[in-house]
Amino acid sequence: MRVEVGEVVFSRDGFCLRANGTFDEGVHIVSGPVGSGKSTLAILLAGLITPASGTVQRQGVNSVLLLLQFPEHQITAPTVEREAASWGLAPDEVLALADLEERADEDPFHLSRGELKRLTLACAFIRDPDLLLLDEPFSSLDCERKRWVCSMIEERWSGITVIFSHEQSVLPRVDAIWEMEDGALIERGSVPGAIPSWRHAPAYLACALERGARPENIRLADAREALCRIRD
Ligand SMILES: Nc1ncnc2c1ncn2[C@@H]1O[C@H](COP(=O)(O)OP(=O)(O)OP(=O)(O)O)[C@@H](O)[C@H]1O
Repeated sequence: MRVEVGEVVFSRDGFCLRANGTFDEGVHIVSGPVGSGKSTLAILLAGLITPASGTVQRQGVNSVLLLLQFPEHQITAPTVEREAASWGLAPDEVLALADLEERADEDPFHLSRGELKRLTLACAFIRDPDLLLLDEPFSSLDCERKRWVCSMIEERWSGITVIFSHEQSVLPRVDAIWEMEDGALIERGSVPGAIPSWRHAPAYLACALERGARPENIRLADAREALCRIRD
């Protein structure tokens, strides 16, 4: 299973995205500053827009799901319960995972954005598609829920997960790092080898690297453990 991006060029209103590379099975993070093109790349990988040139080819991928940055853009039903059902899922299972059992009959737009995010994330994780594209999955969530998202990502046993995010505090274990810089997709490579070249790495990782530590992954716990190892 893989997604091959071949010399893609996509232009819109003065913004130009260029991307090339292969997303293999595993967890990928695409980081980069606000406006660098992460959401545009997510939409391209989902096949919702077509590049001016180049190709996005999915091999062995039978199901694709793009979770949008703003959860309210993904809501189509008049109640929380019916929204879960509209994803083809058992509402009880979704509401339990999202911790929203008491809100089943409410208008989804009466939920806070964080609660709405939990709802769409729960739907996405239960659907468990081959290709899961998560656009800013940590936004609007508190630290406890960000950790929940990390554990759900890490618990996916197969498939391709691509996280598009500028999150700098709570991150999951990943297999590969990519960066968007002014519309250009840059492949940093596999973890842990790619960590030292990660330009937009969280401060805790940069700090660990400066002290000579070599974290095995990108989580805060990995940076701490690497620092402990050099103190031994
Ligand atoms: N629908 C649109 N029409 C015109 N320009 C757009 C549209 N959506 C995004 N852009 C522009 O395309 C560029 C890339 O935007 P994109 O949303 O992909 O960046 P991003 O890295 O995801 O940003 P953020 O971190 O804020 O979500 C930006 O300059 C943005 O202003």
